Amino acid sequence: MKNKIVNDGNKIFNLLGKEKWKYLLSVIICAIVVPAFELTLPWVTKWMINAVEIGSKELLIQGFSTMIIIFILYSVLVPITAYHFEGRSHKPLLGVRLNLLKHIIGLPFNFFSQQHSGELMSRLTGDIDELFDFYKEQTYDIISILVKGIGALVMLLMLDIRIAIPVIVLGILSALSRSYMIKSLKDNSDDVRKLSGEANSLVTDSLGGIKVVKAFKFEKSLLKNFASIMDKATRKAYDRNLIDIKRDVLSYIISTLNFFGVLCIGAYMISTGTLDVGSVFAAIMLQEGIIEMFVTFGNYGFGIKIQLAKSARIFELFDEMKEETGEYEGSDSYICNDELITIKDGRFSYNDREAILLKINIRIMRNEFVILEGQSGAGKSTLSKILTGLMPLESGNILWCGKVANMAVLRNNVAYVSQEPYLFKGTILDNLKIGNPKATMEEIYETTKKACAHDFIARQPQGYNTLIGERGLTLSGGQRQRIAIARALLKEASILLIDEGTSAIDSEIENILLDNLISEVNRRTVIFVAHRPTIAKRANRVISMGKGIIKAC
Ligand SMILES: Nc1ncnc2c1ncn2[C@@H]1O[C@H](COP(=O)(O)OP(=O)(O)OP(=O)(O)O)[C@@H](O)[C@H]1O
Repeated sequence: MKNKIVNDGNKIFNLLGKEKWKYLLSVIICAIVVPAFELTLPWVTKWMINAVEIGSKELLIQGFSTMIIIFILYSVLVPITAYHFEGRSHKPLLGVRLNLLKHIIGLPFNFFSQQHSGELMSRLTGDIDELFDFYKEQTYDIISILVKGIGALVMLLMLDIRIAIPVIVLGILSALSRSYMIKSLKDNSDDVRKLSGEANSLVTDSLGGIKVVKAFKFEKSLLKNFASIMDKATRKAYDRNLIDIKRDVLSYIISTLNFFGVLCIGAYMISTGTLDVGSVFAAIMLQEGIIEMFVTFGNYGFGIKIQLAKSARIFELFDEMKEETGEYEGSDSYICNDELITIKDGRFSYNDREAILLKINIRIMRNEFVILEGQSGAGKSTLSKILTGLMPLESGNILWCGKVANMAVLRNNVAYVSQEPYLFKGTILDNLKIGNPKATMEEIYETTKKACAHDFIARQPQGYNTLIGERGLTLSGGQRQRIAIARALLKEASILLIDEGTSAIDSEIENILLDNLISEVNRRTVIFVAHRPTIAKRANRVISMGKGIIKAC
């Protein structure tokens, strides 16, 4: 268990990457400077009180001057170290968030069909913010309070061991009182995190599906669900407060006992002449730091488990295996005759479920217009994603120009238009340039004309520079599909694969678009997933699928 805590603690700091040592150095310096100044105060207090007691003006002036020097140094050094530390602790957070997003984007395509985007958002934002608290506050607190506590303990032992012993005993009791109920705190914070993930998922669902929500008058039911999650979260917060209050009351009793204990022992020792007044004052000031150290130990020493549990959700994502796409060595490493893609005995199933593709054997030739047809659920989109290199085959081989192809090779050579094309928030031009960032405006106009998109784009308020909102929601479904086709055409890949990408386009425009795509066949192969027999009639070849197998080719 101890090893696990050390390993997980290491993992948290390793998330900082190259910034780790710079961050740790700045936190250590800052956490030493502040308590070091605070520790000088009991010592100067003792000095000045004793000076008054023995009536030494000279000692009093020396004590006073030391106090002023400490004050000036404190006022200058503490803000400088704090400023430096603040800056250092913000930078790594950005790095952690960026690395996590980079990792998430690199995960296999299938991972996203099993995860809710709201849940992922909650990890990228809420969980990382909590991690930031750990970097920024808890690490600093632990180090500074330990420095102050150990320093105070050494000073108190040097002052008088008889006062130090009860302080240590009460301190240990205080630490135990803080760590008491740590299990219920951990369970509570696990529950709160789960609820926050659920709430996030519900909000992203409600906003993403706002049309359905409104059309089906689903608002009430959604709000009821949301209120129920929030209600549970509020009750958990209330439970948490109750646990905190109990722990605080226990700590308060112990701190008060400690204060009065030191005062009584000190007063007794002054009365018996075994300790001077200054030392008793210093002991009263020092005991606070010692108790604080034990309390912190109780909070963080044991409470670190809570932090590790919070970070576990981030590590879970980092532990997800990235997809192995392999490398694309460039077109020169392939000698391509007519056969572009070949699948031999391809089999595929989603997450160990029943196989969707059973024993697929197909060949996709150069310069042909192929229709991929089949009943709904036959596996056309699944096969399209495999041909595009979004998912690997479970078994069998996929070849590009006769050579076994990895996913990177397919992604480079196939341009894909999905069933529900996704457009990004930004302008129409931004979205088109995803296909080819270097495309000139002439090339873009030529391509959008082929995709029957130029005319409606030109009619937009700012033409190609019109903002289209989140997911392109300011455009019609058919317009979005045409932009997606133009984006894929701009990629200049050897194969253009359109998975029912014209379903929202009226038949008149669809016919013109098909004519244009058929004339593209001189430059590239077009694979068109379609249900309509009118489209199939125009193809060079029809690949017919049924229940995971190729029925006719
Ligand atoms: N991410 C997924 N996880 C699990 N099963 C899936 C997933 N995506 C699709 N399926 C299943 O795979 C089967 C084939 O789906 P696919 O979308 O490939 O069919 P399709 O032929 O394109 O259908 P349609 O014509 O309706 O679009 C279906 O039974 C579907 O339920």
